[in-house]
Amino acid sequence: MYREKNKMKEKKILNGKDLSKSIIDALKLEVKSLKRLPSLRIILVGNDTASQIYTGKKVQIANEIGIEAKIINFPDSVSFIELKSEILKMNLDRNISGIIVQLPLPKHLNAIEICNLISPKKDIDGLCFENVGKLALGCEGYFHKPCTPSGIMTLLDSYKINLEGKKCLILNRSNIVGKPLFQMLLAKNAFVKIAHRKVLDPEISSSDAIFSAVGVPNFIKPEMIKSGCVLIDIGISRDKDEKICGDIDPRCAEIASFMTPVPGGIGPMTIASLMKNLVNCVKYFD
Ligand SMILES: Nc1nc(=O)c2c([nH]1)NC[C@@H]1CN(c3ccc(C(=O)N[C@@H](CCC(=O)O)C(=O)O)cc3)C=[N+]21
Repeated sequence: MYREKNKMKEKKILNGKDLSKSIIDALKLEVKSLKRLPSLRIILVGNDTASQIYTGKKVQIANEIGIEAKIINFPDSVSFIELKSEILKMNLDRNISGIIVQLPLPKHLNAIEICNLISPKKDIDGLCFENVGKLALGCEGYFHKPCTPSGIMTLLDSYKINLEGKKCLILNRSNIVGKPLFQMLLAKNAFVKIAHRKVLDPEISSSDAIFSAVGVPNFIKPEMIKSGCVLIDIGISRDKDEKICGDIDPRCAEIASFMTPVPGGIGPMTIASLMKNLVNCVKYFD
């Protein structure tokens, strides 16, 4: 009986770690048959520890696949003009397939303007006007889409979780997570809502699915949610013992039908999507 119960619990925890591994393994093989090897450049401004860890991870996984990747580091004081000239140079360089600007940027730099300098074909975060517009308009054909929402959709698909007609609540309105996730869920015929700090009643308890990226450890508690709901945890923070934790209290697993863990959920799926976009640069645009 106990084992049965444990097995059921395991099945409802969506394993982003294993799925990302299998995506990365498939990419390793695919890269060998490409006419040229993709290569990645990451623009990193300042010396934020978290950003250094994330970009280091991206380089490590790219290398595992057989993709060359470099971090280009700039001091906090770098100007818009300096970044612009570096990005325009990279756009013209035939040996560079994908470019990302690690976010957040220091306050004096406008992230929207800077990301829009990247050529749409090399913009593997899907943040330039052309790629954002294509997602919003529901364009057909391949174009780059933001990696965190793409990773979420891939994980849902792999567990055959269908959200058509379901009330989906997004707790995040950023350009890199909340807004593109809204578009992708809408394209799947979900009933999508976005809440933020000015919303008095975010309707958590009546939602069929919750996508949370607020960055408050264990923000969503078991007593706040509907039985059988789907919980997607996009938050990463550290609790008072410095342990990595997400927005969703792990005890919610008792009440949810499906839930993503932190770590091992959406984080690794984000990197897998980034690598897929990078390979697609060569596949579709070379
Ligand atoms: N232009 C840009 N593109 C991004 O994609 C981007 C960004 N800026 N800025 C920061 C966020 C954050 N992000 C993560 C990626 C992977 C994990 C990840 O792999 N997490 C692991 C381990 C966490 C850990 O050990 O620290 C996990 O959740 O299992 C987390 C976070 C990408 N971001």
